[in-house]
Amino acid sequence: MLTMKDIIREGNPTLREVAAEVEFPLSDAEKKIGNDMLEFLANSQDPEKAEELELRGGVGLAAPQIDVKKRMIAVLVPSMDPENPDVPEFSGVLYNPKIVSHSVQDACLGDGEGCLSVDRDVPGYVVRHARITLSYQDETGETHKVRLKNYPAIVVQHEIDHLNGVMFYDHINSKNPFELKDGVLILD
Ligand SMILES: CC(C)(C)[C@H](NC(=O)Nc1cc(F)cc(F)c1)C(=O)N(CC(=O)NO)CC1CCCC1
Ligand SMILES: [Zn+2]
Repeated sequence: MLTMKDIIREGNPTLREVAAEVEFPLSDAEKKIGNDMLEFLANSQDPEKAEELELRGGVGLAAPQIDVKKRMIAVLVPSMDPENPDVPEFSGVLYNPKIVSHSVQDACLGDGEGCLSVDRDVPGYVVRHARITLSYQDETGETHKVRLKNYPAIVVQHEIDHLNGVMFYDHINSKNPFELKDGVLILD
């Protein structure tokens, strides 16, 4: 079971490398890594387990963050709908994820971003695509194509960045971290 000690932190060169495509059929090890990453997120969002295992509440994790240089990510975006609190907004282990198209409009989180691999606050708007069309393979190798917007779209873009050695603060305007062009959607 993964815990925070398995997550590499900034300074580790792996976070700045480009991860390799995953070949199908997956090895049992690759399937286990994917399941372990999703389990980590679920544990991190369970108050008891998060406290017991000292986990930061995570919504996404990319394999390079556990020092595995493969193009696989796990996402677990909790429901924002109090009517259906137990149905995640977007959840799964995505292999070879790829943004195949995106909106002209950009978006950012009003509170900026953090990262499980970054143990410090880096203030500033992280401008991303507001909506994306995402292609990925599931663990059987079947290709899926989904359109995402709002928070799930931000999470997936943050995780795909990790597969390309990009950190969230690379997107922050160093001269004026809170500068925004017209038309950028601020998500709260
Ligand atoms: C860095 C950290 C603050 C831990 C961030 N967590 C987060 O946003 N918490 C959260 C949000 C919820 F809506 C429900 C919940 F249960 C917990 C996170 O997991 N990530 C993922 C990461 O570091 N991946 O590499 C950072 C986010 C910043 C924008 C998208 C992902
Ligand atoms: Zn991150």
